[in-house]
Amino acid sequence: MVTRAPEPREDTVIARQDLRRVACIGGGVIGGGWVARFLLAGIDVAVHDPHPDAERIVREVLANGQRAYARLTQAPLPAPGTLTFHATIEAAIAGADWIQESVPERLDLKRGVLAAIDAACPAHALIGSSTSGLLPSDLQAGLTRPGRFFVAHPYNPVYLLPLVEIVPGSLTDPQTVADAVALLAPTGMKGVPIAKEIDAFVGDRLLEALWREALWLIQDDICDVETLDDVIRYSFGLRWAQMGLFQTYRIAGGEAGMRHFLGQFGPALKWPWTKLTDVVDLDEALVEKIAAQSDAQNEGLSLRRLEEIRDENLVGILQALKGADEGRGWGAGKLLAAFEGDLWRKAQAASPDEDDPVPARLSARVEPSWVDYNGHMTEHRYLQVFGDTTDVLLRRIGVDAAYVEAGASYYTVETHLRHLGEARLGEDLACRTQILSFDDKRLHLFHVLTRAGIDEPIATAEQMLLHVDRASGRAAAAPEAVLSRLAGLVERQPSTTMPEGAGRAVSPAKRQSDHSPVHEQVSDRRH
Ligand SMILES: NC(=O)C1=CN([C@@H]2O[C@H](COP(=O)(O)OP(=O)(O)OC[C@H]3O[C@@H](n4cnc5c(N)ncnc54)[C@H](O)[C@@H]3O)[C@@H](O)[C@H]2O)C=CC1
Ligand SMILES: C[N+](C)(C)CC(=O)CC(=O)[O-]
Repeated sequence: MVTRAPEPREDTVIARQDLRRVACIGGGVIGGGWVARFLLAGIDVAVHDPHPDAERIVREVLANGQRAYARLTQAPLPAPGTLTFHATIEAAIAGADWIQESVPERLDLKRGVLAAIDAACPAHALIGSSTSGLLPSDLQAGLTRPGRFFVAHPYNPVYLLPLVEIVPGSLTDPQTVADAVALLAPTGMKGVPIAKEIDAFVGDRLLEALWREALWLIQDDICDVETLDDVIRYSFGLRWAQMGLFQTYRIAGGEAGMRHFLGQFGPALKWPWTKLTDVVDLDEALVEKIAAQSDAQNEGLSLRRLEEIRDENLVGILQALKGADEGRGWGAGKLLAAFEGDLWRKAQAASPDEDDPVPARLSARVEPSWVDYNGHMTEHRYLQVFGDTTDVLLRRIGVDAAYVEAGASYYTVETHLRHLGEARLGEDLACRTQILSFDDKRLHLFHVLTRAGIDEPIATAEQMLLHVDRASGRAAAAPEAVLSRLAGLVERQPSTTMPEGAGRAVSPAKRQSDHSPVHEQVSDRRH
């Protein structure tokens, strides 16, 4: 006799592999950040927030998120989801797979909002709360489907910081926690389940301890807010982005490691260094003192400018971490690499550029870290853009991550790069590729870099690549599938003639008068 597994009840069906529609209830600092995170992952988002300026605020946070993503990654982001605003909770949550509550931190208000969500939400939907400290068991009490409720506590800015503490209450179904972690992954987020519920969870417990102590240091005139921030950002703040507390202290224990560290510094915890259990009296005088010092610290910096600087710094840190550990990525950078890998795989599966007759195209923007002391894009970034464009072509002919993993790849063996103009900070660039020739081992390319929408070249690169067996490091014939894709691209590419500048060598310098203006020397070298 064949026994069939029981059909899952409707309210225990795992939501979906990927989220399609999310409802954000509350669109302030955190709700707006969630909106950006979900929309930029291609998910439709419906918002309900009674604030008269809610739509403007959400769209401003979204614009910040778009600006940050344009700098964060070259991977093909999906088309953003559709953003809609709704007058009622019921309208916003209709058809939602995930409902994220981000209303102000008041138990009574949150419970009222969650009751309204619970009464009308689709049976399969997960319900997350952004609360930074309220207990999930207190929030889920009284819900008709408490098993699908949990705390999903993010960090500001939600569109860039990947962590979400997933905290179940006593009535949360364990499957809900697993679903939440899985559903967040394609948005580039890391859902971290917290084993036991506790007020303020893990992150805010740590932050509050630090903040409490910081307020005492200001109150007691030990330092001002600028000094305190300097102490963090010039020292352990830099460490924390990449190794946290315990890994950092393990290293600080020297060769004897954590045991030695605990033995040496553990007893110091009994010295009265901190005032952690005392709460400073945030009276008018202290509030005024902190606010005045903070105003002085940030003179001339608007909130939006501070957000931009914060986002650019975070993007830089994430990108640095992506290249760490010999390119395998580290911490949040490893997660970014996985997110990008996923985006590339999805883009390949969808093959949106299949009809483009140009063999490869890439868009890029000149980032602050790309600009040198001459105020324009520095040399190696040109090679990066051309290399990334080559990668677009390689993926198009099937030389993708799986192909490389299987043991073969194309290696660049020669590049001739010509600088014909200057690319400046913030400019949008476009690179396109012509295949000059290929055979079973060689691939000869010509890239042209322009400003987006303008035809005049800023630079060109001619490259020769060899198909290589990675184990032996030697040239090897590419398989027929790759060669026939190349042939198809060559047949359809718009340009069939040798482009201007192809086949050029670097001309030897002619002796110049010491007084020749530089631009004359440069233009002379071009011809
Ligand atoms: N601001 C932060 O750094 C973080 C905040 N959180 C948590 O996120 C939640 C929201 O905080 P913020 O975004 O900072 O507050 P916020 O004040 O910026 O935004 C709250 C939004 O909720 C809206 N709202 C009020 N009543 C509503 C209702 N009945 N239905 C729908 N929307 C309603 C308000 O109009 C406002 O736009 C809180 O639980 C907070 O603890 C979590 C992580 C970080
Ligand atoms: C201040 N806060 C408690 C609301 C902060 C958080 O919850 C997390 C964060 O982004 O720091």
